[in-house]
Parts: sequence; structure tokens; C-alpha cells
Amino acid sequence: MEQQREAEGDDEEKLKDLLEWAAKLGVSDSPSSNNTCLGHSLSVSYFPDAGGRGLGAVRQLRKGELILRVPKSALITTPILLQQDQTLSFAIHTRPSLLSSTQILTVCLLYEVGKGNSSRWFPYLLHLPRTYLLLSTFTSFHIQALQVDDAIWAAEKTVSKAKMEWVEAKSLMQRLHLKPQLLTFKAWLWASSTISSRTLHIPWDEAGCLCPVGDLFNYAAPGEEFNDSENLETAIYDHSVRDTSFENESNEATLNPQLQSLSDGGYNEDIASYCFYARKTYKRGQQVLLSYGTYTNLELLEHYGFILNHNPNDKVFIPLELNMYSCSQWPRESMYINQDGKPSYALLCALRLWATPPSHRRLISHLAYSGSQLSEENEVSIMKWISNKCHTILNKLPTTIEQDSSLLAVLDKTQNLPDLVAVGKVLCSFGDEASSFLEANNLHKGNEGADFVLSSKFRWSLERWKLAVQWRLRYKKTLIDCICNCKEVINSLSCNVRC
Ligand SMILES: C[S@@+](CC[C@H](N)C(=O)[O-])C[C@H]1O[C@@H](n2cnc3c(N)ncnc32)[C@H](O)[C@@H]1O
Repeated sequence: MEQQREAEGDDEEKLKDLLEWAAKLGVSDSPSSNNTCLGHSLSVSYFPDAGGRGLGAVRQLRKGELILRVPKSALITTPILLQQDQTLSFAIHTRPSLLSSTQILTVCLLYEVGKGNSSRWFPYLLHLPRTYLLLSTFTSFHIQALQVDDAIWAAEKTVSKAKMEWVEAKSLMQRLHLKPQLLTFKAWLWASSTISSRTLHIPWDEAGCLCPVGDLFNYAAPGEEFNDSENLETAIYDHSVRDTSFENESNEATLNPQLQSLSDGGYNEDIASYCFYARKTYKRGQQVLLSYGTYTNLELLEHYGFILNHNPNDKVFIPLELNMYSCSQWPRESMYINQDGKPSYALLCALRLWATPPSHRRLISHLAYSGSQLSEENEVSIMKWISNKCHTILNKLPTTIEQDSSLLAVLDKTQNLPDLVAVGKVLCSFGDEASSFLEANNLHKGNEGADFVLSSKFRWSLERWKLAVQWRLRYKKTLIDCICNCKEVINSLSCNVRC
């Protein structure tokens, strides 16, 4: 407890240092420069249900309003790091390698970290997370816990890609005489996860930039801002709002010049700053969220280390037969089931055509492509096909939704347990998967008492397991919802026939 209080005090101190340092560099949430970084529009708060530490509105924010500006000089980008360090610049420029721009930024970040408190970005580097939960940090136990072949394959690919990129970059890091602990794969995973989960897009480097304070915004999927009626109304209103340039420092809120595209952040060449805009109207105290892009849950896990229970961009791909792909023009990636269980437009069209005798397909293809049902019989047959497919997939998976839900409840419970013995006891009573977890973490029977303290490594391992279970549970729920949807369509069509 005492230790926890000390750690929290430490974090507060680090945050205070970060904000003071950022203010000196001109990072500001206010149109008039008042030598403070936050407080006019935003403040750092903790949001347990949406990303943990994040930025909240300290007053009502209007949609399109400029809420944070981070000058170019505060950003960490490869060109900026090369410009300020001749050794780094020399090493990278004199021996051009085949490293990607992301690998080069990863090396540059580790090199900057190696400078310790003489780094210009020291207060920023200090506040970065120590550990990440991205797919690349998953062990084989966590990967198998995903259960679904496609996800396991994607995770294995991610882990081996990270390892390969580290091996490729090693000689450059050695030439730069990085300290031994910064040359390890663990350090590489930390730096590459920092870059994957925190960089923002810039037009001049594919690797993007690290943006102090701007990287405290948590994520909401694009499109989510219209989920409440107030914001739907303001969206309609705002399309008629006059653009105001950033240089206008009147009391009137500065509006996003790209309002029409509803973008919530981007580099603005005219004022050499990264600018963030409210993408909807926020009430005081609400968390202000940023859209990093459009991602499925597996992609969110890969690039950011979390998933969303309500993700309008999530997709479940079911295996189709080869002639299902070939009887329509739709690309494979457009044929999936949405998170709400509804088949995508392309999947429906393709299946409707596939269920039509080949000799009739040409004649009715225009109807299929316009999204129309072709006949009741055709529709019922494809709904039955989809539903059977979902059943088959679910039956092949080693655990059910109910088992996953109970496991998640148990994993939540472990968070409050005081020591390894207690955690071991709760988990041991929970079957094979729990035993494999304990074994993978060297806590198999007879070894529970070896070390009573819950190491942070063990806690993070539990978190990764929890994420894998959350991911597969969400996947299974989508398949179950799809079966229900299919049943509804079949019932309503049969009712039409009977009536
Ligand atoms: C750019 S950082 C945002 C700030 C971060 N919360 C922090 O404390 O530094 C992105 C990371 O925040 C977390 N995150 C962002 N949005 C989230 C959300 N909606 N749900 C859960 N975690 C989220 C993830 O760990 C992600 O990798």
C-alpha cells in the first residue's frame, strides 16, 4: 500500500514535470499563450473504462474547436533527432541500410533513451509506459488463448516480424554503442510498441512522430461521435459554420479548417504545429477522444494493445468456398460479418449469387449487386448456410461463451488478490487453461509458495491472457448474434410464405 502511494506520488511528480517542460516548448491548449500547457481546455484525468490515463474537457468544448497545439520543435521525429545529433546522423546516413523508416525511428528512440537526463525529451521519455500489451509482446500461451486460427496466425506473424526487425537493426544499434540493456529484444519491443501505439501521422515520414501531451488522447472509433443525438444535431449545424483561421486569437473558439472532413488532428504546416480539434461537442468532465484510424479488434490489439467491446469496425471473417469468391467481383476483405452479427453487403451479394444456378447468374446479377434479395428460397438457403457455418466454427472452438465469461470474471477477481498463493488457488480450480497459464508462468503445482509476491511480470501476463479471452469472447458473441439474425430472417420469410 505504502509502495503504491509512493508510485502514485512519483507519477504525479513526473506529470507535473512533463507539463511544465511542455509549456516551455509552447505546447498549449489555449489560443492565447499563457505559459501553461493544460487547464484552458483540457486536463489529464483517469478514465478506468476507456483507456486509463487520458485527457478530459475542463469546460464545454465545441465541435471543431482547436483544443491543443504541439509545436514541431516538441515532436520526436527521425529528421529532428538526426538534426540534433551528429553521431546518430552519421551512423544512419553513411551506411544506408534496408531498414524501414519505423525501424530507424525505433533505433533513434532507443538511442535518445540512452542519453538519460541529458536528452532534450527526458521529462517526456520518463512518463512513457514501462510495459505494453500489444500482440508482439504475447507469449505462445497468450497466442493460443486467442483460440481462432486466423488470430493465432496473425499473432505469430506479428511476434516473428518484431524479432526479425530487431535482428536486422542490431548492427546499427551496435555501431551506435547502445548500452547492453537497450540492445535486448525486450528493449526493442518496448520502443517499437511505443512507436506503434503513440505515433501520429506526419506527411514527411512514414514512421510518424511522437507528440508529447498530444499522445495522451485515448481512442474512440471514427463515427462514434454521432452516437448521441446532441452531436448529430451539431454535426449538421457545424457544416454551415464559417471557417476561422488559427491565427485569429480572438475569444471566439478557433475552428478546424478541415471541418468538412471531420478530422480531429493533423500537422498544420502554416503554423508548424500538430493541431488537435474536438471532433464532437464535449461537456465539462467528459473524456476527449481521438480517432487513430479504422481498426478491427484484432488490429487494435496488434497496434495498440486493447480491444473495444463496441467497435463498429470490427469484422469476423468466416471461411468461404473458393467458388463463392469467384462468382462475384467483391474482394475477399469485403466479405465478413459485422460486430452486430449482420453479414456485410458484399458477403450477402456474393452468397445470393452463389446460391443461384450458374445459368441464371448473369441475368440477375444487377439485382444482387444492388443489394436486393433474389427470392425467398434463395435468401433462406443462404441464411441457413451462414448460420450452419457459424455453428461449425463455434463448435470447433475449445471453450463456450459461458466458460469464457466465467474465466473473465475469475481473472478480474485475481486483480485484487494479495499474493501468488491466493491467485494460484483461484486459478487452479479453473481447469486446463488455468493450469497451462500457471505452468507457462512457472507456478505449477508444488511451486506456488516459491515466491509470494505478485511480480509485475506475472500481473502483465495475466493482463495479456485477459485480453486474449476478451477478444475471443467478442468474436464468439458476433457469431452467436449472426446465428440469431439469420434465424430472424428465416422466420420472417417463412411467415411471409405462410401468410
Ligand atoms: C496514445 S496512448 C493514449 C494515452 C494512454 N492512455 C497513456 O496513459 O499514455 C494509446 C494507448 O492508450 C490506451 N487506450 C487508448 N484508447 C483506449 C480505449 N478506448 N480503451 C482502452 N485502452 C485505450 C492503449 O493502451 C493505447 O495503446
